[in-house]
Amino acid sequence: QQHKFWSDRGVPTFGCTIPFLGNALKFNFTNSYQITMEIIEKHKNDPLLGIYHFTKPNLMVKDLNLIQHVMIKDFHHFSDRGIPSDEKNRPFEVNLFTMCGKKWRACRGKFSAMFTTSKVRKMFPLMKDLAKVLLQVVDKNGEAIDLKEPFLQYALDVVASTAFGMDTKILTEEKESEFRRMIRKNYKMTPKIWLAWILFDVFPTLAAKLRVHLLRDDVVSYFANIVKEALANRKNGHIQRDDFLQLMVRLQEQGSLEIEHEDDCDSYLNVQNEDKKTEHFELTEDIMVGQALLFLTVGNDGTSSTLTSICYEFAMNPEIQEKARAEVREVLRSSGILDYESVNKLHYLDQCFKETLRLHPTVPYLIRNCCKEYTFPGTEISIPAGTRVMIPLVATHMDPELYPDPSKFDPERFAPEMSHPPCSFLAFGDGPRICLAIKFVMSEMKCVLAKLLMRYRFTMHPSSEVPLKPWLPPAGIGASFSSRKTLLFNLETLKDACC
Ligand code: HEM
Repeated sequence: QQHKFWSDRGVPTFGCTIPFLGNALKFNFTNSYQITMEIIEKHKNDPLLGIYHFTKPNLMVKDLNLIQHVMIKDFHHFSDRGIPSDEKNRPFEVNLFTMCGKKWRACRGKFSAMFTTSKVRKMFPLMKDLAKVLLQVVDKNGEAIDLKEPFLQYALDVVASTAFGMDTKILTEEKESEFRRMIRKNYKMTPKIWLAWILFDVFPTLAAKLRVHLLRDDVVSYFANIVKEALANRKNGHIQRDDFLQLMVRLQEQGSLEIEHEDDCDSYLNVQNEDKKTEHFELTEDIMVGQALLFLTVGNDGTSSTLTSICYEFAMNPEIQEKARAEVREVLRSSGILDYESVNKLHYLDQCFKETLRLHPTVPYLIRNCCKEYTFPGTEISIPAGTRVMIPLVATHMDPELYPDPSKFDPERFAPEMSHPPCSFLAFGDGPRICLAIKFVMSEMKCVLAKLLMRYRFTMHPSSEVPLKPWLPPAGIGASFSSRKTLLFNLETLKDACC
């Protein structure tokens, strides 16, 4: 009875479902990239596939046309991710990633002001200064180096300085700083946190009763103190900067955020909105801390993983590395300086990043929550509100019909004359919930890579086990569950090195 949900709807299911556990054993004990690819291989011709996480039914949407409906055309049915966030009891876990419905819409509208072209242009000099520091750190006089950690330190220093005006100096600290230690702790999956996720997912009422937390208390209180102190300094006018923290102070001074329209998700989310068209939503200090925690602790792993992946691809494809270097040289020759404008002229480097993110995306699938009963177009398959939908982007990226010879690293796939259907490239997601920081993160990554390309030639150290499986990222959270050994690079200083 527990596992009849999908057969009742005529949807095939994955593998054998164990009573009570469903497919949970496979999903919790296998690398998530590997399991997603295994599912796709086994169910090549099924546009929709049912999965049971314990007794909870999840749906994997594989067909590109249906993916476009979920992500874009019928977004109002799938506007949140269904990640548990309890504003009253666990406010630090509330952030743009976990927020739902109209509160998310109100915050997304305001927070995106942080990542406009003019804001990122202003941040660029800070990114460039830190890229210079990174170059000093990785200069090992020919010794092999694991680039993942310095890239993560760079990403953390960049976000801390550009968004919060903090000089964290993680790159240059001799000893691991408390800040870095707390970030490390935050990424570590412990049995307690793992159990908490399962409880929230499968038994949300019980989890709420038990007041289970998804983040570690020591990590939360460490970052909450830092952010609260920084906020206090801004509020009393001691420090003024045009950054994310200042934006939050301004928003708080306004008293509340206005939510102007009724949202389709409100009924599902039980938001009382019968008689008012305009509501006010107070941006409390705790919610600001939660948001700050997201920026400080989440996206940076993706940045470090992507930078490591592109260095790996350049090392494995020396002629592509040379072409990217020639472009940087040419742009620098004509612009005379590495600034926001010149970095935006590095179109081939952009193509290389896209191709890297296609082959080594930082997550194997995207998540949406069905907020309102939905019937998939062209089928008779309906799902009720509360059903989790998974979009296996790793499979879309490896689909030979979209990307012929998909395992090959070929940046020409993203040349300007090539067109791609909507939702065929999902490394940053798509639709209204697409990554908020694309402009920021691309500038940051292109800045540091342009500098590295002007000084070094990348090759793999013989101890690195290569080639890698195409769809598995060489670094970051996605790779951390695999048995992969550290990737070591050789950085050979160029004769005409500059930057
Ligand atoms: C290479 C680095 C990064 C990659 C590949 C990446 C990718 C993603 C992806 C796949 C999503 C989910 C999109 C969806 O569900 O459709 C996302 C969401 C998000 N990302 Fe990024 N990200 C990166 C870096 C960052 C950084 C550095 C920040 C912040 C400083 C950031 C902020 C966000 C936010 C706030 C969301 C949630 C947006 C919303 O729900 O409205 N990301 N990102």
